[in-house]
Amino acid sequence: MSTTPATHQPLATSPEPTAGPQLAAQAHGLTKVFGRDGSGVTALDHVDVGFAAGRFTAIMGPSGSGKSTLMHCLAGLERPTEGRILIGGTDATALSEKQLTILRRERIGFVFQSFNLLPMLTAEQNVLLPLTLAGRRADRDWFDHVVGVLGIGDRLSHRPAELSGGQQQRVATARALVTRPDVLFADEPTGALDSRSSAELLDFLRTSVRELGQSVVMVTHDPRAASYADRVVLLADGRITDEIDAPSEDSVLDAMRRLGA
Ligand SMILES: Nc1ncnc2c1ncn2[C@@H]1O[C@H](COP(=O)(O)OP(=O)(O)OP(=O)(O)O)[C@@H](O)[C@H]1O
Repeated sequence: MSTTPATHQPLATSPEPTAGPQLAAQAHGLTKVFGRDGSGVTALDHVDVGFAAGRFTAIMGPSGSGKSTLMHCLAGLERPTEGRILIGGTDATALSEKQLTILRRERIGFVFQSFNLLPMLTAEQNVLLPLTLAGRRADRDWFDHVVGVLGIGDRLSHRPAELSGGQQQRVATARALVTRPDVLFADEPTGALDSRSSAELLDFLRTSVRELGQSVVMVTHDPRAASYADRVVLLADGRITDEIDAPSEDSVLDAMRRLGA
């Protein structure tokens, strides 16, 4: 993780008016340069983007366009070089490392391509881990609901090695949702799954938005995965170049072709 100090303005002195729908996450003038002395790679170049609460947004773009960097900055895993990130109404770029850790733990959920489950813990212990670490009790009704919708109720006593890839990813998704985060970030969550497990996970993500009011932001290379989203944001060379509302697989493919991807 980068420890580069962020250039930021405290939210208290510069609130950004946000008209329209409530936003779960926003980037303002977000720039990320890797390396030093101006000779580094500009992964993000003054990106302004908002992700509506209660919506499912996909981020797409050619390899190296900055998708993962955008998601890592939004999720507080990477400090921006310049610009601001807001999670709900909180300016994440104005927080200390300790405050950022608490924000990540309590208000942000992550799902990665590699499931990142702890092998010695059961599925249930993995799901409850963020609450255990925070010293918080589980809301049993919510836990049962998430586990039920994800269809892992009969796998809770198993360890990750005893689960299929699809089941492991559903455990990782339940872990990301158990804290009821303001926003769930998913970086290529179906990258390691077969097509059936992918469809099941994407269905669940869409259900969690429609029925649980969750806000989801997902990076994907796959136009079919992106077609599950309400909106697709396209990146090229570290800039937002296009977006599609109510995407279909074909409209996403066309947009990707226009980008030369
Ligand atoms: N830690 C790093 N150090 C140096 N350069 C980096 C680092 N992380 C990313 N980059 C560079 O930043 C640019 C954007 O990378 P990023 O991983 O965000 O792209 P991406 O769109 O997610 O790519 P992919 O689809 O291939 O995963 C690339 O040129 C990449 O090489």
